[in-house]
Amino acid sequence: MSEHTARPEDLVITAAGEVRIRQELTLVALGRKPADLVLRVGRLLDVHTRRWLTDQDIVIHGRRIAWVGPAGTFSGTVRTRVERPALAAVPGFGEVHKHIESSHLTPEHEAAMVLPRGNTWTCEASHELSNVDGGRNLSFWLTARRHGVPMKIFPLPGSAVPPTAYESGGGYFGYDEQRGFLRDNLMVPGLDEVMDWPSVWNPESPSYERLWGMIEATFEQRGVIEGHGAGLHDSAAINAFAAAGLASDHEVLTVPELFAKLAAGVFVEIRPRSIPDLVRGMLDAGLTDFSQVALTTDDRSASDTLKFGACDYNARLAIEAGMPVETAIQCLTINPARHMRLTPWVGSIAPGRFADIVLLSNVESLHIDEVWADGRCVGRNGTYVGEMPAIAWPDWTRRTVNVGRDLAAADFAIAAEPGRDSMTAAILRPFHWADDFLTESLPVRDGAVQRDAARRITKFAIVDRYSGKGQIGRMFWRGCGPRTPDTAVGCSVAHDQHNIWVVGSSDEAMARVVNQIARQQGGWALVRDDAVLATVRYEIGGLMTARPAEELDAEMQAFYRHASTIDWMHEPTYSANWPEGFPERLCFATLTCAPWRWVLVAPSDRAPQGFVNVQTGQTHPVVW
Ligand SMILES: Nc1ncnc2[nH]cnc12
Ligand SMILES: [Mn+2]
Repeated sequence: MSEHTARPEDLVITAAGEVRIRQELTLVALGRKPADLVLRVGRLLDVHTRRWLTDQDIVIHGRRIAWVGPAGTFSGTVRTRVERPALAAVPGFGEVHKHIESSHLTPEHEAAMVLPRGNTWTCEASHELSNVDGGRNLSFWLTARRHGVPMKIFPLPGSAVPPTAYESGGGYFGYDEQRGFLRDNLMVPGLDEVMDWPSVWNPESPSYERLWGMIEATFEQRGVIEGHGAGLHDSAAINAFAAAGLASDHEVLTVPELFAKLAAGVFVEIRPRSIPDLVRGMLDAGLTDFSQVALTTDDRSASDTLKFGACDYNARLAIEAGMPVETAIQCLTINPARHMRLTPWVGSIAPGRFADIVLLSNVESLHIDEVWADGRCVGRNGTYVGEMPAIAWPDWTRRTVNVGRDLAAADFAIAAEPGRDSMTAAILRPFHWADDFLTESLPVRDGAVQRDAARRITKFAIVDRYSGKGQIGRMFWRGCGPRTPDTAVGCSVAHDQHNIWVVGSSDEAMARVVNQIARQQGGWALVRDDAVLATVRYEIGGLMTARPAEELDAEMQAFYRHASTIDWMHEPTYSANWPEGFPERLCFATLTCAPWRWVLVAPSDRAPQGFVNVQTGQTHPVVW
């Protein structure tokens, strides 16, 4: 039996387990018990003092570090010696805010993808799966760890469950749920991003009580309250955001906003799109204390991770923008660990912590030779060499798409008033972050309001995949979707409620897309000429697949090739991240958090046609 299997309690952290493990580590550090292994490194970055220490021994026992110090000065005995004199050791990199669901891989395959890239721990922002199955969310995120996967996942239950009071699905979190999550599990650091800003400030908001109930439960159990401050740039909003107790923001876009939020005591988590500008801005402003700054991913597909990297890519972007490599490493290790109050376990190469170590042959270029996690080498030159348990994901994870019936073209028709030859239609554009209310006059034919490709107007729908009633919110959108006739694309990743979204040039094609996604229990479907052209399977939760990253990537690349044969409509919008071509980003165009206003959701009591302004609660017909 390996020394690791002898200590199963050191997988999911518990207080009692900590006591047993640390009592033993204490004796090992004193040389009173033999250690498993010593890893000798050429130099080691002490992220607490930002100093390089030369020729160091890291004494490892089980999955933890027992002792660190100058090579050859440990008083105890070790069973195994490993020498890496040419390599520099830095702590395992951490993600302070990542939706692993956005890799679309189950946790064991996420771990195999990101561990060789230095990422040994992740704070999982889990409102995604929580909105599919809130009650089983936590057990899902701890399953891979319980099977011995060496990556630490710290799940943060989502505040956005449901994202707004106009939506509903597989999860509903309030005070009681959050209190239970924090009470029952030391791996839960706090509350995932508070995003429904009107429900934070406005006592009249229907979600006000639920949201503040989660905040109260988090305060009660000393958890961290993560924020999401998109669109909150003015002084009043920033002060109100901080006053509410929202402790971080990962949506910062400009340097003035960054300094205002830092000064308000907000921990700033910078995402790749913003790293170049914000890092240069901080350096130009002469910032010297980066302790309230982290680099993080938020969302990145498996394909993009394989192409660019994991959090190592984030660090390289910061280094290219001028950030000293030691500071970039602190922004991936001790800074996020301290913010999340996880420093006893991760964030530094120090006694008591998990033995998570990234070994670099070139520090400036962050060239990763080896990655150690839980006290053993799991990554070598970019390849995962750790354990890959076969996890039989439970049936419930494979049965989360419940439309309740096969849809037909008629389900997507938007009826006109009798006798009308045209109707006024409300129009949405992807990422439409403004108060203006767009309308267009559209022709009527056969009793139904029609699209108009000449004006880039097509039909967009959200299909309820939870209740079994197959409720459909449908309306006209502009500047997205296929111009190619009889074509539609859709996906069961529709942030953050994760119903099915579908956009198409014909009602028949839209119905076929949804029926295909239901048949495969989640993922992408592309239909042209009423035939399924391509699919990608996300069979777990309708968000992820239990396959290796490379296999998913191959399927996604084939999908992209088919999608490239379609004529996609496009017009620039409020998001800088809205490129021409295949509209993959429509998975995020269904968000209902700050800074959205008018949105389309699946019909609910509070939004009968699904068309609602989430800032005011106002609803409106889609045609009139
Ligand atoms: N970037 C984002 N903004 C809001 N909600 C999200 N859910 C996942 N990623 C998100
Ligand atoms: Mn997020």
